[in-house]
Amino acid sequence: MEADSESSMRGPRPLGVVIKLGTSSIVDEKSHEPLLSILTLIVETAVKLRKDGHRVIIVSSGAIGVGLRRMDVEKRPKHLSKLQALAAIGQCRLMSLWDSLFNHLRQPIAQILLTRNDIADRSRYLNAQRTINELLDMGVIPIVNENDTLAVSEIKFGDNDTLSAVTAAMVHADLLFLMTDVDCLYDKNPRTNPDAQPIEVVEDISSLVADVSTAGSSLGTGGMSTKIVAARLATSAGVTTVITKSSNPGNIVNIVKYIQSSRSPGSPSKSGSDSEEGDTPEIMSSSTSSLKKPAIPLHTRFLPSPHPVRDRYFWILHGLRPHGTLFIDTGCYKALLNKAGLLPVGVVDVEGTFHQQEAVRICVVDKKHPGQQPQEVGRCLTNYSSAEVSRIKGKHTSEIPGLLGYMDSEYVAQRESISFFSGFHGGGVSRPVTPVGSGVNLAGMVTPKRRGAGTPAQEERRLEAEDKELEEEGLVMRGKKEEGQQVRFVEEVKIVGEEGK
Ligand SMILES: Nc1ncnc2c1ncn2[C@@H]1O[C@H](COP(=O)(O)OP(=O)(O)O)[C@@H](O)[C@H]1O
Ligand SMILES: N[C@@H](CCC(=O)OP(=O)(O)O)C(=O)O
Repeated sequence: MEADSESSMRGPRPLGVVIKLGTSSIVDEKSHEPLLSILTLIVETAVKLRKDGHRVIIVSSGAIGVGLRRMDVEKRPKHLSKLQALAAIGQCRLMSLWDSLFNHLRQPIAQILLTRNDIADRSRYLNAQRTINELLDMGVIPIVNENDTLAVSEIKFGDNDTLSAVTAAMVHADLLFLMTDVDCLYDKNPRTNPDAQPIEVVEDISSLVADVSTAGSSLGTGGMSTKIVAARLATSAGVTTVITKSSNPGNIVNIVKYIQSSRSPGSPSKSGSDSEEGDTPEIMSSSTSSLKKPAIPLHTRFLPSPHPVRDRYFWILHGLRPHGTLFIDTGCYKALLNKAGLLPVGVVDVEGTFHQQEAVRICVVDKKHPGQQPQEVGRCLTNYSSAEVSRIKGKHTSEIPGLLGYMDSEYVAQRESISFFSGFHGGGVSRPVTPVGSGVNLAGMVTPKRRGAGTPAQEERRLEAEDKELEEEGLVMRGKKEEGQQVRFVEEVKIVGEEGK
């Protein structure tokens, strides 16, 4: 998400900003009438950000809500086909509403409708990325929603919070605003708990404790829990994520300015890096701290991971549904952390049925502690099917031709096709590994179509070349973080109320 170069000459670096509006911000919960004042203010805000040189994407829910009003349906139906029909009716009205409002300010917009399938297929993912970046280059504001009419449950994002996080990660945005009907994340639902305390800065999402178990508005699908999942996903990709109230969109401009000023050289910051903007004199930065004197509007800000996972590595972790599990020993794990590919000799066991180039979980088995549960540390794309891995597991590479009658690759997975959760890496991994708990991945996402042509290695090279091309074309906001980074281990997020689900 490359910001306007002209403006970057003038002042602080412009930012890539994704604004997600939930149904509760777009239509009235009871009457389903569009909340015109909020929409107008959002339009003014987005145009203001554009004029300041920022690149703006809106992720807009509301198709079903607008469809309800259009057809005078009182309650959100439960049947999928009815919801899909209402979404089809509502989406075009929603877009015409956005278009007419933006048109008053001569701001062109574009509609992008996505399903998980589009993300799971690597070339479609890259095409979506290219198109969105092209639109941003043209000064257009893309308006993204889930393609509800086509998306059946297994290819559904299900909530636009997740969709907005994936979109923000895809385009390397700096900021994701999750606009909703509450000021910020509280330690419990403020609708039912008047004593709920605001949580203003979340430095480390793994230490966040908040009760998000209660549902939100009657039209919204996600509630607060999907916003936390979205924040976890986006921050793992280096995107600062903000939860704030949609009825005062002017907050967005103030928060962007605040973050921009704390990122600019010379501004107070903990480490001098551009991703640590929480430790300024005005703000007490801890997982659950409150502002004494708020210098900026009330909001919750989730700080980005210092070791972001982007591009192909993000896609391997969060774009694909795993089809099985490879259990590896600790020696193999150490080798992977030292940049090695996954050799069959390190595989202890295999579970599930998968084909070549499908995504699988990587779980480490500690043979010294047989009682210990294997731990999922990452995901990879395999060069061999589950049946093939079953035959070559624990064996030396030289034995592969004898066991299979052929050898497509000496590796079960190439190093470039392995991406780690909860990261640590041994300093040699070419790109940082992810510090994301396993609960964050987009469960239910479908795998890409298997490519008939080319060996895994050829396919690998083709995809890498595509990524490189994108970067060279300047279609992404920032370069990848490179070698030699330390990645610390991050535990599973504890969200009160999610246990046992
Ligand atoms: N810990 C919490 N902090 C803030 N809001 C919460 C919390 N737990 C539940 N909620 C509910 O989440 C709602 C926002 O979610 P939702 O209605 O799905 O919004 P949207 O339609 O904007 O996505 C709030 O109105 C609030 O009632
Ligand atoms: N895609 C759906 C919205 C789904 C959704 O996530 O809604 P919300 O929880 O209100 O952000 C629609 O346009 O109605």
